[in-house]
Amino acid sequence: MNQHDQQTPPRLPSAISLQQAAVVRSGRTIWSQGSFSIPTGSITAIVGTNGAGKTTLMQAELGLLPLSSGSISVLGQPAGKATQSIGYVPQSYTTEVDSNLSVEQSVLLGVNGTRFGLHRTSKTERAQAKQAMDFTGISDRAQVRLSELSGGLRQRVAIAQALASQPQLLMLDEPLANLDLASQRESVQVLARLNQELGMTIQVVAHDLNMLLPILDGAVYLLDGHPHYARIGDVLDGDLLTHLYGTQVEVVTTAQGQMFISPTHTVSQHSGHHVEQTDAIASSLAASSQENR
Ligand SMILES: Nc1ncnc2c1ncn2[C@@H]1O[C@H](COP(=O)(O)OP(=O)(O)OP(=O)(O)O)[C@@H](O)[C@H]1O
Repeated sequence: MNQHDQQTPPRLPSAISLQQAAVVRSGRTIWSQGSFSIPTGSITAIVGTNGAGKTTLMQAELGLLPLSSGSISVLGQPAGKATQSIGYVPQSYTTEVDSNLSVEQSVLLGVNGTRFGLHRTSKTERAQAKQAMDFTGISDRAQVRLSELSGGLRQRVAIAQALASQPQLLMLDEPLANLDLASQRESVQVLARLNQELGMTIQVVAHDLNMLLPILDGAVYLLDGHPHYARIGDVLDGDLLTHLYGTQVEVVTTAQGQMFISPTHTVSQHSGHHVEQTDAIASSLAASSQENR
């Protein structure tokens, strides 16, 4: 993809900014007092327990949910106004998508929003879809139906669809859920390249931070009913994570300097297969991240 050929607006210091934001759903405050800024060009995780309001936060940023108080600005505009510049991969994409569509048709939805318009799509639109498929490594499957793809490849189609409109900001809701280790790594590497090569700002909801750690700049954590933003080094704190997840969590520094979060009841720092396994994953990811960065 070549975003630099386009007339891009000047970069804002903050891609997303909340001021005293709160959301009420069905009469219940989901979270409140959200005041933070996410830097342009960063990769940020949104973390918190089930039901803490991670998806709600993304929906509010997208302007799909009204705030009960405060404000959110995204790419310098009020939430919901910059949708043309945002790519969104919802949590349910892989289960809800029409599996009769071909990969190319699905990706074209991200360009022109219609599954029936294949013959009416312009050369430029098809070129955009092709670039998105090239970037996510699925061009060779352009004519394959989604029903014939593995979950990992479908996830890459979902990312390609979100990329097809050449967004400045990419939001993904649990993109690694239900993927095997190799597919998770591939998805993480795609995100790293989007950030490094295209300067894309990325926000990603994740339950398990481990896979994403090598590429994260920061995290929004939903703690005690309030969203907070911090740089990733400050989030990787055993006490904070233990409070956040409501279960004992520790941060492990591997030989490569890569940090890892592990429930202490399953992991011992001194012995145990589990530590060796996670170390191996962390170091190989760190290596691939270094190659990419
Ligand atoms: N359409 C809705 N109407 C009313 N309440 C809702 C709706 N969708 C979600 N909620 C509630 O809002 C709260 C936050 O939900 P949300 O899906 O944002 O949490 P989450 O952190 O993304 O959870 P998970 O990790 O389980 O995906 C939950 O208590 C949920 O029950």
